[in-house]
Amino acid sequence: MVAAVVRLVVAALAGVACEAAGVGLTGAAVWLVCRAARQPPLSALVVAVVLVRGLAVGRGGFRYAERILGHDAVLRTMATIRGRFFDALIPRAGGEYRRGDLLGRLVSDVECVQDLLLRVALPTVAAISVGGIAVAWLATLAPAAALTLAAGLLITTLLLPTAAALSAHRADAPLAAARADLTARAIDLVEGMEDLLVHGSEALAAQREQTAATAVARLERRRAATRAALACGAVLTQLATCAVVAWQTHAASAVVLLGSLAVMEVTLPLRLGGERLGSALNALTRVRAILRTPTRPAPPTTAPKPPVSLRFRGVGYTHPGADRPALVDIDLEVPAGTRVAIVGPSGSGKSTLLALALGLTHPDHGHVELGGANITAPLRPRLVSGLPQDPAVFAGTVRANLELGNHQADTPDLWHALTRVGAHDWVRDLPNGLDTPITDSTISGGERQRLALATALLATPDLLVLDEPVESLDPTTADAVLTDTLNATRHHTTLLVSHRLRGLEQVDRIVVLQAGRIAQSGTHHDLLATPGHYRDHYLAELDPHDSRPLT
Ligand SMILES: Nc1ncnc2c1ncn2[C@@H]1O[C@H](COP(=O)(O)OP(=O)(O)OP(=O)(O)O)[C@@H](O)[C@H]1O
Repeated sequence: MVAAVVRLVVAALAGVACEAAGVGLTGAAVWLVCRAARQPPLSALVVAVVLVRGLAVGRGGFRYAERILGHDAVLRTMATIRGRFFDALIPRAGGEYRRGDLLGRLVSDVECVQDLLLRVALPTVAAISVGGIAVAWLATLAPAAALTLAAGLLITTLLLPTAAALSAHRADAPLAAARADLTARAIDLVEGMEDLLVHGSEALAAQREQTAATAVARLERRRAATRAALACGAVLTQLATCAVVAWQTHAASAVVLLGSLAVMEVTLPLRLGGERLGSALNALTRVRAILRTPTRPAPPTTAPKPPVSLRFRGVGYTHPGADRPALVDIDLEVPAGTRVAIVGPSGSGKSTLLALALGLTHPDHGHVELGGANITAPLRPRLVSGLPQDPAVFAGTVRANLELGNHQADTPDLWHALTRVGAHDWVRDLPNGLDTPITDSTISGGERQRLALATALLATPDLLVLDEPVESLDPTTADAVLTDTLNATRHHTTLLVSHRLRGLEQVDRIVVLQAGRIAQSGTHHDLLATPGHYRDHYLAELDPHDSRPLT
C-alpha cells in the first residue's frame, strides 16, 4: 500500500510538471512567433527555440511518467480492494443480493475507485497547481486580469465540477439501480430460459427486460443532457474569461491571452472528473455496504483441529410476514465430531434450521451456538463448508477446483481428499489426472458432487453442512454418493438435511421435524422400531423387489 501511495505522489508531481510544460510551451511558442515576425537576429531567438523544443519533449516525458506511475499505483490498489471485496462477498453470495447485482458491484463499482484516483485526484492536483502559478505570474503584470483569470478558474475548477458531481450523485443511484436490475434480469432470462419456455412465459419475461432497458435509456438520456449543458458552460466560461483578460490587458500581449486560454484548458477536464466523483461516491457507498470484512481470513490448513459442537437451545423462529412459526422450541445438539441428519416433510422447517445454523438468520427465541459461542453473524468460510444440491464446477483443472477449499493443500492432500470421497479412481483415469481441465458439462452429477465434497473437506471447517447433497442424482448414484459422503464425514461435526432416507443408517442421530417441532429423534434402529414419519418413509423408499432384510 505504501508503494502505491509513493507512486501516486510521484505521478501527481509528474502531472503538474506536464501541465505546466504545456502552458509554458504555448507561451514560449507564441512569444517566439511574435518575436520572429520582427525578424531579429537568430541569436535573439535561440533560447526560445531551445525552450520550445525542451518543453515539447519534457511534456511528453512527464505525461508518460504520470500515466505509468498513476496506473501502476491504481492497479495495485484495485487488486487489493478486489481481493477484499471478493472475500467479503463469499459469505453473502446467494443471500441478500441478486447475482447480477453482485456482478455489477464487483466490476463497475470497484472500477469507480480507479476513476477517483486517475480522473479526479491527479487532474485536480495538476489544475490547481498550474492555475495557481499562472494567476501569481499574471498578478505581477496585470493584477486586475489576474483576478479575472482567478474567477474563471474558480468556475471551471470548483463550481462546474461540483455541479457535475452533485448532478451525477443524484442521477447515479437510480441509474445504477436500473442497470443492476437490467443485468440481473438478463442473467435470470438467460439462465431461466428453459423454465420460461416450459411455462410459456418467455414473451412476458422479454417484455420485462425491455421495460428495464427503456428505464436505463431514459435515465442515461437525462444524464447526457446535463452533461452537455455543463460542457457548454465550461467552454463559454473559458472564452469569456480570456475575452475579459484581453480587454483588461488591452490585448497588449498575445502571450498573456493565449497563455490564459491554455491554463483554462487544463481545468476543463475537471468537469468530467467531478461527474466521476459523484458516481464514485455512490459506488463507494455500495462497495462499503459489502466491504465490511476487515481482513482476509487466515487460510485454512489441513492440520487436524479438534471438532466443535453445534447446539440449538430453545430456538424459535417465525419468518417475517408468516402467520405461523417455522420452528418452535428446538433443543438439539450435534456433539463434536458427530453427524446428525435432519429429515421431515416439506415445509417442516429443515431449511430454516440450516439458515439458523449458518448464522444467515437469527432466532426470535433461544440461541444457536457453535463451539460454545453464540452465532451472531453469517459463519465465515473458515468455520463452515457446505455441499449444496447443485454445486458449481469452475472452469479450470481438477486441482484448481480442489484448491478452492484450501490453496495450501499439496498434491498428497488432494489425493487423500479424493480417496475419502471415492473419487480417486475417476481422477486417476483422467488424461492428465489432477491437471485435467474440467467444466460443468464435462463431468457427471455424481463426480461433481464428490469433487465438491472433497473441496469442502479440504477446507477442514468447524461445521460441515450438507444440504440435500444427492437430491439431483439418480437413485443408484445417489446411494453410492451418500454412502461415500457419510464415510468421508466421519469425525466431522456435520449437519445433513435430506429427503432421501436410505443411507442414513450411518449417521449418529436422525432428527425428524414436523410442523417446526422435533417429532422424533434417535438412531436409524430406534426410529425404525417406532411408528412414525421416519419408519413410514423409509419403508416406502425401499424397492419392493429389494429382498434385503430391514436392519
Ligand atoms: N421466506 C419465508 N417467508 C415466509 N414463510 C416462510 C419463508 N420460508 C419458509 N417459510 C415457511 O416456513 C416453514 C418452514 O419452511 P422451510 O423452508 O424451512 O421448510 P423445509 O422443511 O426446508 O421445506 P422443503 O423440504 O420443502 O425445502 C414453511 O411453513 C414455510 O412456508
